[in-house]
Amino acid sequence: MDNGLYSVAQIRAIEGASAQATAEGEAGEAGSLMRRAGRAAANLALELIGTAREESRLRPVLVLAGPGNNGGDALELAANLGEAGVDVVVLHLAGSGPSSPEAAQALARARASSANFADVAPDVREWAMVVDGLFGIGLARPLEGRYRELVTAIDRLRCPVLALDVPSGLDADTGAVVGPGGVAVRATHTITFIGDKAGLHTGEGRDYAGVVHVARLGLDTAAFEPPRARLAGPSLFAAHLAPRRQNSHKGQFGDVAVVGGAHGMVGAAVLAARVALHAGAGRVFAVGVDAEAGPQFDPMQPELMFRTSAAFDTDGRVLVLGPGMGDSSEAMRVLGHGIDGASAIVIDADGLNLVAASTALQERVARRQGGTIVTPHPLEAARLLGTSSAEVQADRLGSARELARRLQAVVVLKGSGTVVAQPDGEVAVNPTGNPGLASGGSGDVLAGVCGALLAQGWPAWEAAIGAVWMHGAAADRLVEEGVGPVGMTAGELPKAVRAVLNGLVSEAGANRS
Ligand SMILES: NC(=O)C1=CN([C@@H]2O[C@H](COP(=O)(O)OP(=O)(O)OC[C@H]3O[C@@H](n4cnc5c(N)ncnc54)[C@H](O)[C@@H]3O)[C@@H](O)[C@H]2O)[C@@H](O)CC1
Ligand SMILES: Nc1ncnc2c1ncn2[C@@H]1O[C@H](COP(=O)(O)OP(=O)(O)O)[C@@H](O)[C@H]1O
Ligand SMILES: [K+]
Repeated sequence: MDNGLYSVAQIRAIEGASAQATAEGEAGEAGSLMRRAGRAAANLALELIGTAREESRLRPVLVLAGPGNNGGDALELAANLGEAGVDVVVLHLAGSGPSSPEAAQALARARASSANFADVAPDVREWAMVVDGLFGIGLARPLEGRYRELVTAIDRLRCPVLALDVPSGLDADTGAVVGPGGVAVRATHTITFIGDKAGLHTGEGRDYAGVVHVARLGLDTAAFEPPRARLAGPSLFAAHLAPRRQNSHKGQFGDVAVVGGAHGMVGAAVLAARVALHAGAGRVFAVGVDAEAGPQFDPMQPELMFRTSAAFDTDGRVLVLGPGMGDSSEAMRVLGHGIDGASAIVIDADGLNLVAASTALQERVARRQGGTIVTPHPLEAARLLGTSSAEVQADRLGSARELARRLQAVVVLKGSGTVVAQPDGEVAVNPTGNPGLASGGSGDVLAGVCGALLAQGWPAWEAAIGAVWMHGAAADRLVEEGVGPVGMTAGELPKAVRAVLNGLVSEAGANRS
């Protein structure tokens, strides 16, 4: 399965090579890429309309065709839908310049079909579907004027919206709406061509793209330079999902010490520690930096061992440094000691803010030998990069890569479509999770899962991807069970994470036997 996320530049290069091969007479699938794109999109549209209620099949489909080749795809789709007997209305917004030969052919085919061309969108309240073929990867500036009005009008409709290649107005590389002050089509489905694109899965992308379908148009992307980004999934960490041997003991599954829990913030460390147990760590310590603060015992999770940092030996233990740690001198001491030590570490929350405030600490992180995962949300990433969270969000992949390069660590840039980046620029974008996670404490839970997987011997890259994927999948599972997204609490995640992890382990075991 190709889980690659291709940049716009890569898609253009693949397109160019394919056009060259066709020109040189190499056999490929019949028809130009645009013909194939239009056909694939029409088939998906028919499928989606077919599954809608019976009466909606009789309603017309509105096709919006823009001035470039994305518009050409839309015109091909219109011709195909017309041939299939669907009532189609086309709104074609031709540009001032000449269109490509393929787009001109598509226009001729659509005009010759039963599709009706209109100058303004007819006042039909109930469309079976709207197809967005205004702009694709050629979008160069924010949508204005007539385009903007159309996008705003589509937003008010209550029917399926199928975007071709990319929802118009969205940047396919970054997942940001092209601005300043831009708008984008909010699609229920996107059919994207040749290869999947990161911008459909991160930042604003998940809200605008809806369900993403990939139509490869008969091209073999394996023949091209592999993409530097992929969609995260269990295949990226399956090698570490080992079923446990009968003859196991707790020493084999590692110690996790969650260091944090300053006065008033003990809950953060307790949440991370609880989930570390549920994600399979052998022994878990909650280590407070404030001798005066916090419990000695967790009545809900009596398996946890409580210690204070001044009297705790961190050697040989995976450290989760930061949940509720504050910025006291003891917090700074234990953080520095952990960074200089040989154990694998996770730096989160207050730990990240302390690192952001000290270039010397950043250099010490970059020099570490043991595995290092840092888990910033966009504001923490902005502090570490010396920029704003808006800048981070404008290019989530670029920001995560830059931070990973500077810190020589695996970076987990959190948020919708979490981005996991390696120092060499390799990236995974996570498709699981939902807004039920947007409440206090869920980041502490993620840090705890990272720690537990590191303690079980997973390398930092796989541990980060696995933790992020399972954390999101746990939240999705809770939503399926009616727990959220509204009102889901971080404390409900540990048992769901355990269920997801055991499901994956037993699947992996079944595949091996
Ligand atoms: N060339 C190919 O081989 C293929 C291209 N395909 C389609 O072609 C698309 C790319 O086509 P194009 O490169 O023509 O790009 P688009 O169709 O996305 O748009 C380009 C046109 O829009 C104008 N434009 C850009 N931003 C604008 C704005 N905000 N307001 C007004 N005008 C604006 C540009 O000046 C240009 O005329 C892909 O997304 C895909 O849908 C597919 O058919 C697959 C194969
Ligand atoms: N809308 C969302 N969709 C998917 N995941 C989300 C969403 N909002 C938050 N999350 C996830 O929830 C966690 C929140 O972490 P963080 O912002 O550090 O919260 P906290 O400070 O409460 O621990 C991260 O893993 C983040 O990716
Ligand atoms: K589009």
